[in-house]
Amino acid sequence: MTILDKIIANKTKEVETRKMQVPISLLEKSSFFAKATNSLKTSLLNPASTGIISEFKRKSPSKGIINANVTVEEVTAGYVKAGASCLSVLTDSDFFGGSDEDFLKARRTNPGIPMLRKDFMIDEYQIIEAKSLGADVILLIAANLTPQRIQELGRLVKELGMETLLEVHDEEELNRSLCSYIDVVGVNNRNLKNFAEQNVNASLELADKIPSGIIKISESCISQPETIKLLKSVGYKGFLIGETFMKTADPGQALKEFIQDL
Ligand SMILES: O=C(O)c1ccccc1NCC(=O)[C@H](O)[C@H](O)COP(=O)(O)O
Repeated sequence: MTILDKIIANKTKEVETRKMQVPISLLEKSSFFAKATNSLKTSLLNPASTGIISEFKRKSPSKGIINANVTVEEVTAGYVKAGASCLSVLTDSDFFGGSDEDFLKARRTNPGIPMLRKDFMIDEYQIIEAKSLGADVILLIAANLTPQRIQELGRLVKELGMETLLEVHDEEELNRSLCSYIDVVGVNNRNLKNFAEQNVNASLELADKIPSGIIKISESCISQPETIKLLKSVGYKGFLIGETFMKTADPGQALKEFIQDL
């Protein structure tokens, strides 16, 4: 069983429990259903955008504890002040130490920036839940979803006014998963089944395989500004970075210094 299999098995149980605890009718009472979302696509297409999608990430299956000494409010406010184009906040608790409360705190602290609810989405319930938390962008991971589920979940994301980031790791996942509901394609450099890579080769290999009209993001294993320059040169507009900033005492300051070298 891979780590991704374990995460998905755990998530399946978690979602069934949540459905019994909080009905959809209650989620739909959230004021966020009446609010406009912040577009990731618009943010990344802005010529002044840094393209950095900064992640709040306390721990991970591959690295263990990354930072247990910071608050989500201070980190995300620091990211925005430093020039992030989007925030990513993990809401999975068991494997990443995140929570819906983290997401809500980040949302209330930073109302005007696109926010990705970073979790393992398998069910319509989670999409509605994300909307109720004020999310703008939903992650759909090709490695754990059939093409049909990607279409079904992507359709709901669109109906609720949010955007879908499709995450792939190789050409096969890309070809089988792309559909009209995808707004942005992210190439995850980290192989979620074995954590083998510590480089951005997956992004470099897939750069010219992703249709030219689709905005491309490179995700994970980015630690140097020079890597961003390389990825930009092959067409990437967005860069999802967690650990590099989160492992420092002041992640916002770390982003500020990183951007100075871009
Ligand atoms: O980060 C992990 O160890 C991990 C393990 C299993 C599934 C997903 C995982 N990470 C999710 C992510 O997408 C990353 O948090 C994100 O791309 C940022 O990566 P990094 O900059 O390398 O922290």
